[in-house]
Amino acid sequence: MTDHRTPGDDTRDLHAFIAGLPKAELHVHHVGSASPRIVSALAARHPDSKVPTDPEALADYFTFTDFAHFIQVYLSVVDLIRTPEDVRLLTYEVARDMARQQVRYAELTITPWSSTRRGIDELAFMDAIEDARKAAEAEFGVVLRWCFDIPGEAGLEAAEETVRLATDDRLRPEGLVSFGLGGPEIGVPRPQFKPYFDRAIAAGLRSVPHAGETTGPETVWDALNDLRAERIGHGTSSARDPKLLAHLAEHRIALEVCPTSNIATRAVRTLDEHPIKEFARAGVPVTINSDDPPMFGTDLNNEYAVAARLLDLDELGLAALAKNAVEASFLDEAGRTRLTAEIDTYASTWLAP
Ligand SMILES: O=C(O)c1cccc(C(=O)CC[C@H]2O[C@@H](n3cnc4c(=O)[nH]cnc43)[C@H](O)[C@@H]2O)c1
Ligand SMILES: [Zn+2]
Repeated sequence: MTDHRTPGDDTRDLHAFIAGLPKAELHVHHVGSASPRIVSALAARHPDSKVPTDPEALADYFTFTDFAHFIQVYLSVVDLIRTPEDVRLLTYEVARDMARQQVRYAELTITPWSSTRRGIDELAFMDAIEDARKAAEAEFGVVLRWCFDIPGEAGLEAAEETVRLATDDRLRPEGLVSFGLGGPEIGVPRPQFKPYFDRAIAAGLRSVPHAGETTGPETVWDALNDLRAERIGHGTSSARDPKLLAHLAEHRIALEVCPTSNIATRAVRTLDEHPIKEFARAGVPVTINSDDPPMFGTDLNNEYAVAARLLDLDELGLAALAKNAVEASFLDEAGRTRLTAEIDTYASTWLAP
């Protein structure tokens, strides 16, 4: 193998390394993963939609003034998904895009309530995601698992419906592994969702709420204490609380860090001000994720490149980051061992003289 470490070539080399690195993604939203290609396909099915299909106009449309604006635009894309066939197409095509980035495993956050309240039959919805999951694994080699999240701002009725969809034996899809909480945090206290998380956890689901994305570290404490979070979506404001950082590090509670998302929604001002360095310095397990990649003009490979710059990582550092995601995933033990070994083999082959 050639020496990829030619002086002056470092950045290009790292990008090539990242492009081929086998990866797991733990924080990525279903509808938020609809690329311009997928949006166009859905819009062609529903020409009355107000979502632009031309990539340039779409880039403009996906420029957000704040988090509330982001959610408003997000819901206009949700409105494009109207039939079980739309659900299947979205899921299958998202997996195709993941495979192109060497994503081997992804936990995709789905908000089933948003689809069932728009009239999609609940059983047909579950069949559509499961059918796409099986096809994605067979055809693209991407293993998908689901996290069903409560859209917090929609209140307790949506929470009740989400936990029902996640725990009813006649509906619960085979690929479902976790239970989450998304949407705006301001004015949506986490503790009110405790009974719903208790039920989901009792049914064997893992707890992965968003917290500390747009509110302070107290929200992360609430997610840990009331919702029994095993990982935290974003957790950005944890950096403001040294005791919290120590707790996350001690209990190996991973943060699902999504750097570009935090800039796009204006949760963080600039990438250089992103607290990822503080997380790493405190020993908190950091995982790298893309959240809603096309909406934020990014993809998982770019997020790894951003992390490499912010954390000053070389190839082995990047491989360690990829392994953090595997370790923090809800993949079974055999799958974790296999994917970790694949990452190690890839890195050692790349670095071999
Ligand atoms: O579907 C509806 O009609 C509806 C009505 C009221 C409120 C909501 C929501 O709050 C939906 C939020 C939606 O946003 C997703 N999402 C995507 N990225 C993020 C993120 O970075 N932080 C929080 N939420 C995010 C989330 O999964 C929900 O689907 C919906
Ligand atoms: Zn998210």
